[in-house]
This record gives sequence, structure tokens and C-alpha cells, in this order.
Amino acid sequence: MHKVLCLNKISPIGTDRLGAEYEFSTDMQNPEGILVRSAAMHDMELPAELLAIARAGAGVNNIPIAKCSEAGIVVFNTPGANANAVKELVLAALFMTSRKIIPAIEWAKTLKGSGKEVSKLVEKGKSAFAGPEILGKKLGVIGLGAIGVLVANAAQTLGMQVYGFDPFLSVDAAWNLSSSITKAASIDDILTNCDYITIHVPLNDSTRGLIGGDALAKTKPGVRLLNFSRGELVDTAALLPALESGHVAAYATDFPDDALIGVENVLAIPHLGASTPESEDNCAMMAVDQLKDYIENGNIKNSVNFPAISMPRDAQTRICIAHRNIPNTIGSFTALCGAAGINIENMLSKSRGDWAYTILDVSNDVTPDLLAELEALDPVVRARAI
Ligand SMILES: NC(=O)C1=CN([C@@H]2O[C@H](COP(=O)(O)OP(=O)(O)OC[C@H]3O[C@@H](n4cnc5c(N)ncnc54)[C@H](O)[C@@H]3O)[C@@H](O)[C@H]2O)C=CC1
Ligand SMILES: O=C(O)C(=O)COP(=O)(O)O
Repeated sequence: MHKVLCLNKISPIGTDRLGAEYEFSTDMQNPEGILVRSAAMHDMELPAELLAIARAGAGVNNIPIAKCSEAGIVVFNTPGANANAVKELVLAALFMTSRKIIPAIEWAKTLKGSGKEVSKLVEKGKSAFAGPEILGKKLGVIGLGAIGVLVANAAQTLGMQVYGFDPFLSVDAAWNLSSSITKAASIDDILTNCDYITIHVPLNDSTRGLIGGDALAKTKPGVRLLNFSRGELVDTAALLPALESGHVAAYATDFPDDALIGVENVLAIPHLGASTPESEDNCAMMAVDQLKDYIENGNIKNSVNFPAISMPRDAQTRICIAHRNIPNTIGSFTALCGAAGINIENMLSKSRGDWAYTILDVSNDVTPDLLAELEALDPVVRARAI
């Protein structure tokens, strides 16, 4: 029986796929797998038996990736599985930051009880809530991954002039991006030219504070800023005076902090980007399938710390080794197997940056002694037989 711990509410459409061979709970000791959404894991002790963490979603800043790699724990996410949900909320935010829809609705509520006067009061008061159209305006999209590409293409079909910036644009993203999107040469191109700016990059050490005082100073007066990625990408302390002076006309964020809540022209959304049944189902199915394939077969798809690797199984036993990407490591695996009288039928090894992963399909049973010898090799962080 495999054990999977669930740290957030994950769609049963996904968890039902675990099947009868899995014990699944929100509270258990020594799990082999963890399913998670946004729960903060940085302070969590990683169980010794833990093989993998599957993030049902995109962002993995809540997971201690480096610590997981050192422990040979494979971390998965579900690229693109919730991108459409975020795109739709970003489009809603484009309209809501333009047309003052939320304050206008709030004001309309205050007219309750005015009887026959309501329509007169509506016509008298509505001018306070006028706001511009998005048609023809310039939208800058920072980060053209799964979400950024969908937002850019959709905004372009709504008549916006769209500029995109992504120094690491993937080939897939380039294929999916409408040819009408203008390629920005630098982030400054976006900051200085655009009426609306939307951020779709992961939060990491190089993107934290991406939009700070210097960046805001370069933006056009009246710019509208949208952040559906992570709160810490924007420096709140620098943003607040820019909002107060009106230099930033509106800020829509899915990640409000205490200082932003209640501030005029801030649209504070409680992290709803991926909260649609469709996205929750997609993410859960992908996360569970990837986790199962890793636990049962040692195959890796959509990991953020180890390479993609997959091999059909046709031998008695599979040895899976997570290790550092160092020369001559594979030679020591085959030497140890040879010395133990193990016949390797098939093998595959892949690397990704500092880390690598090797699958050895062998025609014998594998003893705990051999696994211990493999694990004792300096570059190896985890060896197991399935
Ligand atoms: N509000 C919500 O509920 C959700 C928020 N997110 C957030 O959105 C982020 C993006 O999600 P996806 O588009 O699915 O991820 P993705 O990995 O497909 O795209 C991220 C893109 O950002 C680019 N990038 C990285 N650093 C950059 C930089 N300094 N400047 C410009 N581009 C840069 C990458 O090259 C990549 O193309 C996630 O990391 C997550 O933090 C994701 C899903 C739901
Ligand atoms: O996928 C992401 O990065 C998200 O931010 C979605 O988070 P959630 O799964 O809704 O807690």
C-alpha cells in the first residue's frame, strides 16, 4: 500500500485516480508522496520515506526545492493546467481596473431604499465611476509562459496593442504566441510604453521585487498594474505612494497583503486565479498521474528539479537513482551491479543542471545491500528498487 499525504483541498477527480493500492489522507506519518497546492512547506520536516511532491498547480515557491533535491525528492508541478482560469481572471481585471466596476457596484448598493429616486440618483452619480476602454491601449505582458501567452493572445483579440517580454521564451510558447504581439527588447520597453502591465513570471530570487521603485518610476502616469503571479514580485512599499499620487491608476492583485487591503484603486482578490472546477480537476489529474508514475515506475514528467525521463518497463526490477550530475557516476553504477552479478537489460540516464537521474532495468532481484552501496556513492542522493 502506497501512502500519499494531501496538504490542500485537491479535486477528487484527481485523487480518485490513486486507486485501491493507495492510502490517501490529510494527516498521516511517513508518506511516500505529497499532494499540495499553496500550503507553505518551507518549515516542514521532510519525511525520510518521501519520494516525491506533486504541486497541483504552477508556482512552486511554497516548496523547498533545493532541500528536496539534496534529499532526492522529485518535485512536480502541472504546467498549463490552470492557465486558462488565470487568463480569464486577468481579463476580468483589465476591465475592472478600467471601468471602476467594483466601487460603482458598491455605490449602487448605497442607493437601496431611495425608492423612485434610484434612477435619478444613478444618473447623477454615475460620472464618478467613468473609466477608459481597453481598445487600442498598450498592454505589456511580462513573462510569456502558459498564462502570459494566453493573456497576450486574448488581449490582442480584444483590440489591445500587446507587447511581450520574456528573455527565456520557450519554443512552445513562441509557437503559441500570436504573430501580432510585439516583442519588447527589454523590460524597460514595457515599463515606459504600456498603459497596462501584467506580470506572469515565477517568484524566485531573481524576480522578487521585479516591480520596485525604479521600475515604477519608469512607467507612464496613469498606468494600471496587474499581478496574478505572486505578491512579492511587486514592492508594496514602493507601490503605495505611486497609488496615492495617482501615478499608478490601479493595481489588481491576486495576492493582497495587509498594507494593500482597503487602499483606493487596489483590487484585492483572494488568490482566486486557479479556483475554477475545470482548473482544479486538470491540476489534480495531472499531479496524481505524475506522482503515481513516479512512485510505481520511477518515470519523471514535469519535474521542476530533476530531468524528464521515461522508459517502458520490460525487466524484472527497476533501479532508480537520483544523483548529482558528475562525470563517471554511471560507470560506478554499472561496476557495482556487475560485482553483484546483476544483469542490466536496459538503462537511461538524463541530467538537468546540477542533478541527474538514472534508470537501470535489471533481470534479477536487487538486494538491500546493493541499494545501500549505490546510495553510499558520493554523488547519489537516493537509490531505490521497484
Ligand atoms: N493566481 C493564481 O492562482 C496563479 C498564479 N500563478 C503564478 O503565475 C506564474 C506563471 O505561471 P505560468 O505561466 O503557468 O508559468 P510558466 O512557467 O509557463 O511561465 C513563466 C514564464 O516566465 C518567464 N520568466 C521567468 N523569469 C522572467 C523574467 N525575469 N522576465 C520575464 N519573463 C520571465 C519564463 O521564461 C516563462 O516563460 C506561476 O509561477 C505562479 O507564480 C500560476 C497559476 C495560478
Ligand atoms: O498554480 C499556482 O501557481 C497558483 O497560484 C494556484 O494556487 P492554488 O492551487 O489555487 O492554491
